[in-house]
Amino acid sequence: MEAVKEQKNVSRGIDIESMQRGPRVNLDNETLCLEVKDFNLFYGDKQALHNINMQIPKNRVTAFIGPSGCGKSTLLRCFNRMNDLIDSVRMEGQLLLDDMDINSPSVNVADLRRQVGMVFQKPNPFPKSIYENVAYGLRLQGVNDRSTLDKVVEKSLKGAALWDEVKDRLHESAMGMSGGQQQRLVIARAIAIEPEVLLLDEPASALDPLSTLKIEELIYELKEKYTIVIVTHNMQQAARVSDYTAFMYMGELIEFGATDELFTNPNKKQTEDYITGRYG
Ligand SMILES: Nc1ncnc2c1ncn2[C@@H]1O[C@H](COP(=O)(O)OP(=O)(O)OP(=O)(O)O)[C@@H](O)[C@H]1O
Repeated sequence: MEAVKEQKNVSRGIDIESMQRGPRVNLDNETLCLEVKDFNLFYGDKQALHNINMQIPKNRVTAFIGPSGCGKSTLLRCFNRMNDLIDSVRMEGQLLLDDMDINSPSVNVADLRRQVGMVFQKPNPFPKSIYENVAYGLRLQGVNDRSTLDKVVEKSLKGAALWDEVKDRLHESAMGMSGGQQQRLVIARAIAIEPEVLLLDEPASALDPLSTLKIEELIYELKEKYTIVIVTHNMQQAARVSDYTAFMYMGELIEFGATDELFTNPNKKQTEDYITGRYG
C-alpha cells in the first residue's frame, strides 16, 4: 500500500524522499524581483526550457549552475529579451519583472534593457575612450552636460572598483586595458544607467584568477544596489558569490535553494551528483 502511494506521488512529480531530506527554499523574508511562471522555450522544434517556475529575490545574487547545454544562458537571456533576436524562438508561460510581464507587446524593449543590464563572457568594450564607454548609455538618453557625465562616470567607475586604476587615463582607449579591467569597465557601463537587474553570463570565465577574484568581490558589493543573476560553470564561484542557486539539467530546473543549503544538503540526487562532480 505504501509503495503504491509513493509511486503515485512520484508519478505526479512529487519526490517524497527529496522533500524529506533537505531544507526547502524560503523566500518569505525577501522582496521578489523576477518571477518565472510555467515557462517553456523552444528553438524551432527543440524544447530548451521545460516548465520552469522560479522566483528571484531583489538585491541578492542568484546563480544558475548546471552542465553545458542545460539552458542556463537561454533562461538568463529571457530576462532582457535577448532571445527576441533569434527568429526560431517560441515561448510559453510568463516572466515577470516587479509584476510587469516582460514579454508583453506593450513593453518597450529598449527600456527593459535599461532596467535589466547584461554582461557577457567576453568583455566587449566599445573602441572608444574609457570615459566614453561609461558615458555611452547616458549620451544615448540625450545627456551631454559635461559635469553630469563627469559625475556619473566617476561614480560608475568607483562602483565597478576601477576608478583608482583608470582615473588618470580616462581619455585613453578602452582597448588598451587588461581583460579584467575591460570586464569591470563593461560593468561600469552597465551600472551608469542605473539598472534594476544585472545579468552576468559567465563574467569571469575568460579572466585570470586575480581578475576573477576582483569580479567576485565586485559582485558581492553590487548586490547592495542591484539584483544580480549570474550564470557560471564554476561551482566554487557560485558558492562564493551567490545567495541563492538554481541547478538546471536538460532544460529543467531541478532545484532552487539558498546557496549554502543547496551545496551542503541538496534535496535532489541529481544536484548532489553534479555538485560532487559525478557528471557535468
Ligand atoms: N540560438 C540557438 N538556436 C538553437 N538552439 C540553441 C540556440 N541557443 C542555444 N540552443 C540550444 O539550447 C540548449 C540550451 O543552451 P544554453 O546555451 O542555454 O545552455 P547553457 O546551459 O547556457 O550551456 P553552456 O553552459 O554551454 O553555455 C542547448 O541544447 C543549445 O544547443
